[in-house]
Amino acid sequence: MTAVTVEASLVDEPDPTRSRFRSVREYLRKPLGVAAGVFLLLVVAAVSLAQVIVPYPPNEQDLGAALSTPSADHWLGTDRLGRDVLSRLLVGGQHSLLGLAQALGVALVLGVVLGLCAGYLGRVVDNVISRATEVIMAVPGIIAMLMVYALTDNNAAAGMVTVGINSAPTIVRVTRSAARSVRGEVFVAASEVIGMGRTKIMIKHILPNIWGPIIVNAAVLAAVILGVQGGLNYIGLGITPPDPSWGGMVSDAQQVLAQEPWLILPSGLLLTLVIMAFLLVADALRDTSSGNRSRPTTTAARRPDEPSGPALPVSETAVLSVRGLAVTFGELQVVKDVNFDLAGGGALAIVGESGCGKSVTASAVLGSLGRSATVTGHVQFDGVDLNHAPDRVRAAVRGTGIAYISQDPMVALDPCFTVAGQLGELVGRHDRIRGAQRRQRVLELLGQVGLPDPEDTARRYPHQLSGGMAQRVAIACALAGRPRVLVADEPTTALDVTIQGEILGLLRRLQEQTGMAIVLITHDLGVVADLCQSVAVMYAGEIVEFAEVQELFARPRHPYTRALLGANPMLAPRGERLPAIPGTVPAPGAWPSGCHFADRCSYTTDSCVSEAVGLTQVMEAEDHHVRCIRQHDIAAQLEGQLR
Ligand SMILES: Nc1ncnc2c1ncn2[C@@H]1O[C@H](COP(=O)(O)OP(=O)(O)OP(=O)(O)O)[C@@H](O)[C@H]1O
Repeated sequence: MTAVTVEASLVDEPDPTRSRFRSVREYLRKPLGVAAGVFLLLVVAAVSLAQVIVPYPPNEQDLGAALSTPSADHWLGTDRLGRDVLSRLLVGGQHSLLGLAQALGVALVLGVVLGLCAGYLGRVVDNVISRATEVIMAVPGIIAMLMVYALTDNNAAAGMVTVGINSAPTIVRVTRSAARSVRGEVFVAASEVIGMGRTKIMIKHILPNIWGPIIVNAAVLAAVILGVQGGLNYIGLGITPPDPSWGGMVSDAQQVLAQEPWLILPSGLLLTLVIMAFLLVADALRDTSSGNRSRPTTTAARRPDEPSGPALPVSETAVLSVRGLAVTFGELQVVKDVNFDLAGGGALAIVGESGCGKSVTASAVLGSLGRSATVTGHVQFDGVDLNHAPDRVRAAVRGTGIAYISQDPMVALDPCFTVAGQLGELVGRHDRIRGAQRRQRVLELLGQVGLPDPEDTARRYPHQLSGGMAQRVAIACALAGRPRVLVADEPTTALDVTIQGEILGLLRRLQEQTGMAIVLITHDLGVVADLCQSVAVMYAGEIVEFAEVQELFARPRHPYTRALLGANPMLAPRGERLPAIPGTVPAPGAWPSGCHFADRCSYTTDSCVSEAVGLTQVMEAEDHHVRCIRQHDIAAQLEGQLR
């Protein structure tokens, strides 16, 4: 299954440390990038201090000294009206850089906000924003700017805002695609599943992870905007003569090119160098931010479009009742007709080989499948059918009602934040406490999951945790909302054997202490007996047998359950060769028309493959159900053998 840890992530302090220091160190190793950055800083500093350091007022004319070349009085010479070029260059730089800041600011704010929404909020928002950006891109920029200058009496700020709007689509696209790649991250899914608001997720979890490509593109855009601005000023738009601007100074110099070619150099060269410096900075940033995350999408909580229908009768003692649950991706059905009850405070195992649909079932219960999935059926929790409930109801259940831990806790924890940050956010959200109280609860939770030094663990980042510690932290995150149900998806698979036992022991202890019910997804029937009271055996998208653990182990009715038990090293007789189940689980789309296990079953007859097989109750045991039309024959045959 895709590893999704609900009740993880969520944070309150940005990462000031390792990865950013590493990026800075990497940047400092690029001489061209460093030189360009230093040059830009010097230009900005000089331009900012222009009023203080310029030798002459920028518009002061001295016709007697017109068109002079560099001298002690005029370091960069004078223009055709005898104005000091250096003074005009520095003061003109203020106009140029202010305009750049205005245009870039507008492009970044618009681009990042819209890009985040398009990349994260779903298809409809994405379509609307994508169409809108296409429209903006289709409008010829120069015409829009000419119109704005005409309508605003050549207002420089209005022109640069227009340039910013015109440039925003570039940032929208970059942000959108980066956000799309991050929105499938498990820590984002985890935040969704606990019901964190979308705006908060975008700001706290998506944006910090996609700043790299945005900054790189902002640097490139700065160069482009400076070029455009230079062009506009060159033709007299924006900054009106006699006020200086870099583009305007190029234009002035061009008019006297034949008389004094030198004059083109200061403004032309400075504009070119500043543009080049922005491009070099972008290049260096691109190299250092190449490690920015960009992993494939996995999950995003989504409600199916299926119309709401009446739920089948559910058990009165069950905290969670699943009825007729089915999942399709496009045309491909991967899970069908899943029914089970989870008693309050009980533990249910879902077992089966890889690819049987265990994880998809769990994600469907949680409502954390991607938008490509259609989930039908009923997931009754606390009197509410979660599969048909409004988003706010589902959000309220997540974390406090149902929490989730996965097989890979590392990917569920946001790498940017410390354990204290992530857990503290959850505690604050659930208990509405702050400061020392919040910290106290964080330490209490870390202690509750058996971490020997909670203070030390709280200070660590996810990459500083071992697998077992990370899983304990993930469990602590899950416990923060005091959930009534914990879905644990193969919580020990990624851990070594000694730690596996510890984590299972911890789950058992927590279940006893807190009364929380557990759905344990596992391949391993051995751990089932240890922790669970009932068990659902899944095969090729269906539950093929459901019973109490003792009953299932004593009287397995489905040939697949028997084969699974027979192939389990913990349960097999000592000294005998372990029997393997021949063949493999058929992939969704290749299920046989009748019994899904027919191809691998030694009891198969023609009637097994002629029509779909339903789950029926085993006569002698009320809570024992099996999906096999030959269950009685098999039971009788085995009884005969035993006699
Ligand atoms: N997004 C998806 N699109 C299409 N098919 C999918 C998708 N996610 C899962 N599946 C398919 O659904 C089936 C069930 O997958 P699932 O992950 O639930 O199996 P599993 O029993 O949990 O296996 P494992 O123990 O290896 O995690 C698999 O055949 C898988 O390829």
